[in-house]
Amino acid sequence: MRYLQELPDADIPHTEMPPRYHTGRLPNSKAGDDKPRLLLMGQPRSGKSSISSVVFHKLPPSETLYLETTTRIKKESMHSFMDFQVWDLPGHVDYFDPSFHVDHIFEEIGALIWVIDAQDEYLEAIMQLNKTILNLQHSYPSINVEVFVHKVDGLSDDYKADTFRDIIQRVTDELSDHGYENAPVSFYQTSIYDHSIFEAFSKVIQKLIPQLPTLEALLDSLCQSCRIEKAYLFDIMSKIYIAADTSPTDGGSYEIASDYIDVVIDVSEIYGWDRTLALEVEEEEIRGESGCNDAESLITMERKGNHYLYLREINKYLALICLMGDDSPAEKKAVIDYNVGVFQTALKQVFPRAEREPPGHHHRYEGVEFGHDEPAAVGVGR
Ligand SMILES: Nc1nc2c(ncn2[C@@H]2O[C@H](COP(=O)(O)OP(=O)(O)OP(=O)(O)O)[C@@H](O)[C@H]2O)c(=O)[nH]1
Repeated sequence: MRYLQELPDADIPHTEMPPRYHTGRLPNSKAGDDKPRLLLMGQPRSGKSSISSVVFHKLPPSETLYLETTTRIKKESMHSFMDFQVWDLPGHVDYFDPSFHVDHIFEEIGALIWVIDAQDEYLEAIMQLNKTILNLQHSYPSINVEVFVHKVDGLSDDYKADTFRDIIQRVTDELSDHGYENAPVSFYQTSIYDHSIFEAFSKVIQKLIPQLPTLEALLDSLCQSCRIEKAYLFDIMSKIYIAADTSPTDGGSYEIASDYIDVVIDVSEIYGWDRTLALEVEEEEIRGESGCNDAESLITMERKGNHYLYLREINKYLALICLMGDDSPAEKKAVIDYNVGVFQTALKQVFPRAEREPPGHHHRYEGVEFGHDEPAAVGVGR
């Protein structure tokens, strides 16, 4: 952790460190099944099933018009950089009815996503949301409540901003009237017709990744050493980004990066190869040695508008996308390649796939050093 903490002897830990990487086990998780659970709740027709179909099944948004009303809890398991479950709860059930086993639903969850239809009358939805928060606050205080002010695509900019403000105000006022100040509630404006739903989901998931600060620090260092404007670490299949560097964004960069992921997915559908075969080989190897196998890597440099884009597949699930400004032209690619390699090595130490590890096998994070712009520092000539 040398460059992160500047401890003189942090390179080689004196004692064996317990594993610090994410096991998926959350503070309120009792089963310890390594699968953080996200609940989708809200009024009937607010858009819950549409959100999970678009984000996790790549359903074209216009086809959600034909989705049927959910009548039972729909559970989806996602297998990706970390395994998690998404539960879509029918909107018409009162979950705090005494006949209902609330523990069964709430005891394992990491985040509750409450969907409010911004195109509809929302007072009832806010009342239900607040009732739920107040009911949960005693038994499960560590649940993050994430409010998606949804379907904002149909609203004018002014009306959208007013509605958003009004909903935040009403929720927080009502909670503080009940003596609950500073409730852990966050708000997002979302729509399935643009990138906003993916961006909001990314932020929800990031809160469940304990190593996020380390990932951000690594990305910050990478950006600094290669003069990258913005770097994202993407989960390729879901287009969720699990971390980004901490520099302020101009809003459009997520969109550019995620469009680029679409291109990669399309191209790999045509030219890609079956990863399941590779998986078996990889698991064999993991039994014998450490770490995940290197992924097939794709490196590319392309001019798009004002930016150069750089993409590299980091492992089977994750890709790094960097947006570069004008002062980091394509000739610097060798330095960037080198540093991204360093980043990849560091990531393996911080974020191995925990469930693939043989028991008792601990990774140690031993510190990494990025190369700098001067060719001498990284041993590459011009
Ligand atoms: N304009 C717009 N419509 C949306 C959006 N998201 C969902 N919808 C529409 O909202 C309607 C209801 O969506 P569902 O996903 O079935 O709603 P639900 O919350 O799962 O409903 P229940 O299953 O009854 O609880 C569908 O016709 C969707 O096409 C959005 O972002 N914008």
